[in-house]
Amino acid sequence: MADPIITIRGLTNRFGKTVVHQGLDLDVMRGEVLGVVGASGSGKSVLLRTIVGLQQPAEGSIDVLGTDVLTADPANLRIVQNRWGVMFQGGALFSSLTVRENVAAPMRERLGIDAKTRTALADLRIAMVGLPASAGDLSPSDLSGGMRKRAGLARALSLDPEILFLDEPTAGLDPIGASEFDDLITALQKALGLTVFLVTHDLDTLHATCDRIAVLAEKKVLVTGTMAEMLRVDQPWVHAYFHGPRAHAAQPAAGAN
Ligand SMILES: Nc1ncnc2c1ncn2[C@@H]1O[C@H](COP(=O)(O)OP(=O)(O)OP(=O)(O)O)[C@@H](O)[C@H]1O
Repeated sequence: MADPIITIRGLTNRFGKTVVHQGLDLDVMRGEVLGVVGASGSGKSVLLRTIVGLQQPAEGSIDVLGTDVLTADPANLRIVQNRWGVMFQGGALFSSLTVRENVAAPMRERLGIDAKTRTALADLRIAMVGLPASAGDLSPSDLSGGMRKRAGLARALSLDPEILFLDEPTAGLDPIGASEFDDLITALQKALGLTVFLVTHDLDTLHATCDRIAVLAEKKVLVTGTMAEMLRVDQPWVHAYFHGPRAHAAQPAAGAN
């Protein structure tokens, strides 16, 4: 696990006078599930969006899979972009396309894969995330919230990525659905050897899926470590988060890890 797959150095993000990140450093190791936590507004989503190129930072460097994604030429950037998948909150599916078409869309747009192969590969992804085969013909609006999340995950897996970015994957799911989704992420991560960058508020998800946790506070990654290490961090927000009433509710799972 000593091999960084993402290396971020000196990252600064600003919106007008609001400084979200200042001199942020972070390494994500190959094959790990890294949970990114922090108070609301601490910049978790902005960090994810910056890594995948949806947000241009003011300063800093971001190396993903050996490519500096902030300075790479468009051809090289496309190659590295094809090696990751992103699942946004709510799934971010195209409402005018079926689930199968949504999952196949990156294959058409990015790799020019023919229609028959796209269909076969999309159906495979749909099965991998535990959706019934019949879901492929449905519109995203016909799906329950949990199924829509799975469809969003299937699309993130469209190009058989090495890195999976997940933005609050269990938000809005009931506890059983959330726990099933945690299990799915863990199973897929192991089966596919994925590196997972997971933004979450969900303490159960942190316990169930994450090898390491990175805490965003004070405009940077304040601390990284295992759940056991987080429990020993003597910083007010980190202590309150990992020792608060909700943390205690999630605690038995920690004991099992
Ligand atoms: N496009 C934007 N324009 C201006 N400000 C923005 C923009 N995107 C994010 N921000 C600001 O950046 C800060 C960090 O936002 P971000 O969504 O990353 O927080 P977060 O940690 O993911 O929060 P939450 O846990 O509530 O989702 C917030 O103050 C937000 O208002």
